[in-house]
Amino acid sequence: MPLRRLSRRLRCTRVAGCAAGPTHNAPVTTLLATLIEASARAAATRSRIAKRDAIAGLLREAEPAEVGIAVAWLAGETRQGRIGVGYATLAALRAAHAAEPTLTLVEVDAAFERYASTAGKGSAAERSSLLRGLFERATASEQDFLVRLLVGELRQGALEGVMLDAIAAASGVPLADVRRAAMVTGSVAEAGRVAIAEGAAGLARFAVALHRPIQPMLAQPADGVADALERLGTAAVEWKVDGARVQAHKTGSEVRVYTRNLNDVSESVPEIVEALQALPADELILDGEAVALAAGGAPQPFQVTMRRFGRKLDVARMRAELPLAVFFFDCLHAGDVSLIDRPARERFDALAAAVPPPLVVPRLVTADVGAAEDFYADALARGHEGVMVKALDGRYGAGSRGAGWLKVKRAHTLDLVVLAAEWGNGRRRGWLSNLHLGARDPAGGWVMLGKTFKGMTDALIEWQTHELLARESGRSGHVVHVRPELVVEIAFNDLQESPQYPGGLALRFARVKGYRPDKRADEADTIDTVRALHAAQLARGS
Ligand SMILES: Nc1ncnc2c1ncn2[C@@H]1O[C@H](COP(=O)(O)OP(=O)(O)OP(=O)(O)O)[C@@H](O)[C@H]1O
Repeated sequence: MPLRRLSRRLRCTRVAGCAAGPTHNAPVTTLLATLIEASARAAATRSRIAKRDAIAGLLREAEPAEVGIAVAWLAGETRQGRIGVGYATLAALRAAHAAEPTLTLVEVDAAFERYASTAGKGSAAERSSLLRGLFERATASEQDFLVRLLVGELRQGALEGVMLDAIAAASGVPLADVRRAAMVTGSVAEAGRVAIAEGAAGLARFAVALHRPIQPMLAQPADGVADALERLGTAAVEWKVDGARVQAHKTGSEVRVYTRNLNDVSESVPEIVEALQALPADELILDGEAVALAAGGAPQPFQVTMRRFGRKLDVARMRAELPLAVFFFDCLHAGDVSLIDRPARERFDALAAAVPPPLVVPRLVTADVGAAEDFYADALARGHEGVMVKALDGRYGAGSRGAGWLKVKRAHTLDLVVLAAEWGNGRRRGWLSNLHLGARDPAGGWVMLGKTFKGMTDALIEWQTHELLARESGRSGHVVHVRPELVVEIAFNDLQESPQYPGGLALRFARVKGYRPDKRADEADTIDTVRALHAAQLARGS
């Protein structure tokens, strides 16, 4: 019997059971097996429409209470965040399995919830019996799915676009409304739940709101200033400051500052809070970059700036040692007006009206390549990473890598994910050293691009050994495979064609610039970006 029909049948049985007894008071019965089947159908096709339809079919079938669970799992995440159960523990649970699928989404989610909230003395036994109970009731393919979900192997931010389409299709709500809700709540699962349960009227409550951070807009790479201006015409050219993204919300003297991942770091950055409190504007949402400056005013390296973030103790001492400067470059809300749908030039005007020049990033509006090149050279000479070139008529594409923001940097760098690491030799014996690096495949999974053990200090090697071992998912010979979670910034000279690597491309002279604790793996650079860089390299004849 097809699983979908089985799921309907179970639902009826449960509803009947519901009337008979007090134990089931909600008919929430989509089977885990149904979700696995839909997920497999979505993965098996390259057609975006077929992917959307596979997911939309499941969401239509699901009860409102199940939609948030289904969306989260299809994106490879649990609703409880990282549950922290190791691969070895899970592998040991796979001895016995059920013959028939009976597990429902709600039951499994409830088990995760209990697991995540069981802590403290004696919790280990309780946790392991919870998992054992769950695994004994799962079929072999369900066990396989659960393991991959729990160790993070299914995580695929790339599905987000398809998921939004599927939610729109399943709920009949316009795609733009679903996207807006996902961006404002920072959660596609939450947008899906509300769209399906309450429709467009429910989503209307997700207007941009003060003190509720929204996903920041991100940039695409350009192959130089000339390339960027050719693509955008007259554009704003700004310093690309290599610090930490900050989104500041102000209502009167109440100021909160959020990171790129929407964490509230207000306590760690009092100088930014004070600078905004001093402004006369009553309501503001600003987007910018904070950076620690050295005595002469040159920017400190990214890793140094990061020492100020997430720090709750000793803030006063750190502030004296490593004062932060902030450069705002966008204004998303001013007075009672939301500006995210307004063209960039209007947002720049609102920024200039609300914030004094020292707090605004230096910017040149031009179509002239020579003038833009001079501005770029000056930014580099001052120690900045490069420039951002921005379309003047672009909207603020929250949460997306918009074509209206192009970044131009001197060195080629990519943010890649560590897939595995090899035990070192000689001085590095006993430490994990040579990293296997992968780019994100938008269709799911990772494409290995090379290895490197260069550019790392002893302290970094020690740190990464601990972090990687904590993410171990298996071993082969001297290679430790890890869950693809850590993002590392890699500098390299160029890309070469290589039949040895799965994407046909390999990095030349790759070296580690530093880890990117502020980025999740689903924000790492994609293989498409790497291919575009390679194509640009070929076009330059290098
Ligand atoms: N003037 C600016 N306008 C926009 N973003 C800026 C600016 N200066 C610095 N930035 C930073 O650059 C980032 C945009 O580049 P991108 O979207 O590629 O993120 P990223 O991957 O962190 O960039 P990178 O790794 O190249 O620093 C922003 O998130 C922001 O932190």
